[in-house]
Amino acid sequence: WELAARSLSAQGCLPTPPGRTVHASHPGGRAASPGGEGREPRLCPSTTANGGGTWGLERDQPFCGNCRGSCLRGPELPRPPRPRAGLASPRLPPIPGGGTLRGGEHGGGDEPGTAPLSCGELDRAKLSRAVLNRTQAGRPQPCCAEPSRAAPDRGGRDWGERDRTGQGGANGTGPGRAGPGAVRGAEGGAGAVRGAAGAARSLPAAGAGPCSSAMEARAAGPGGAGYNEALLHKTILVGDSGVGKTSLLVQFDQGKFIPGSFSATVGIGFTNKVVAVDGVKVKLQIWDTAGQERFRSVTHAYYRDAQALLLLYDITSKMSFDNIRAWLTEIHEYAQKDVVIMLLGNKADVSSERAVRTEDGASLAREYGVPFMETSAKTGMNVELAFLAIAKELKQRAMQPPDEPRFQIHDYIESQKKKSGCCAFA
Ligand SMILES: Nc1nc2c(ncn2[C@@H]2O[C@H](COP(=O)(O)OP(=O)(O)OP(=O)(O)O)[C@@H](O)[C@H]2O)c(=O)[nH]1
Repeated sequence: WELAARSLSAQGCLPTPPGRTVHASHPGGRAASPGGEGREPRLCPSTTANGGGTWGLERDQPFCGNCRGSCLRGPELPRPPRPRAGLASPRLPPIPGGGTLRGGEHGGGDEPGTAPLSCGELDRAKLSRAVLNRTQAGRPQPCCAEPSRAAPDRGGRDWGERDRTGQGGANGTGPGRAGPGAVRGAEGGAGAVRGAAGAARSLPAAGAGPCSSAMEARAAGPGGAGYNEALLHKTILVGDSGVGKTSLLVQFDQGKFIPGSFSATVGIGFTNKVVAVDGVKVKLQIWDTAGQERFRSVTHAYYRDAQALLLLYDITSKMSFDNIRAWLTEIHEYAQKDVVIMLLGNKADVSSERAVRTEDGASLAREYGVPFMETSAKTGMNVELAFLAIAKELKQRAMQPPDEPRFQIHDYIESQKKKSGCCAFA
């Protein structure tokens, strides 16, 4: 008993004046614990002036009748949250532009060099992201089969949703209809996304296995790495709704074209793709944006962090081509100064409905000093070339010694077009 008393005293369980003994009959005090019955109970530090408490021994262990022993054991530490199966980490996905979407808000600065999230992380994180959260667009697509094994090299897929009410073809939703200021003021970011609630479904592109890119990244080298983390580049697809941004990405990622009725992208989604450039693995994180004007303020946030931008128009839609100037104005306003821009005239396979001549596309590109080519997400024409040229340019920027001659993306594209004999369209 004496030993226990000394130990309790040392732990500060005796707030009463030294030497004062508080008995079980102390006003407000409770009876000592059964084990301490008959012993000398004393006040516990958590006892209030008009409260009371006792401590004693219970089964030879110090016991405090007031606070049930916490005064003897020290303060209760909050329990660490129990990790839930399948969740590698509670991190949220970084968004380009230096923020993390939490509950619809853009957070502070993006961590430089933040490791890409695993599919499992994305699966959870996307529930917290404003774009998807606020649309209430249905359940996120299942991702990796083994989500809990996070690896920094893992790709991921965090597709946006598709609006069932989407209109077919390029429909004049380009930025030409309202200046960027008007868009910013009127659309109201995530609020605009909320307007799409309930009218969305998952992107059908998951047919080839939802994480093929992630698997590719893992397979890219021993330990799943295989690419230099410094060579992770963010590329964004922009352009009017219906010009074929999603189709182009699906063609590049999965090598297929999904025909059928068009449903517009809601919000934004991305996929990772590791490509080999001169024997070096470069990872492209490609963001597919919604072309509809109501999502414009959401997608603006993603421009800032992009190293490359593929700007698409539809060769069968004059309006989508006319809107390119306004798109370029927006890009110059929101994107980094040295962002790599490439102009693509998509749907080149539909020559019977052509509304924009190849020369017009080329001359507009010349005017803005950006590379240009016509593509077809349907046939795959120039799709890989477009992304590879971007990857090559970005890799050269990241790795090329300053004394070596600069990589010329225009020349590269022209030479590759000639090599592949693809010039029927471009
Ligand atoms: N023939 C042909 N059709 C295409 C091509 N690319 C896309 N399409 C069709 O055009 C429609 C719109 O394509 P999407 O890829 O959904 O367009 P988007 O630019 O992603 O549209 P938003 O998500 O609204 O921004 C779909 O019906 C596609 O099948 C192409 O190269 N050739």
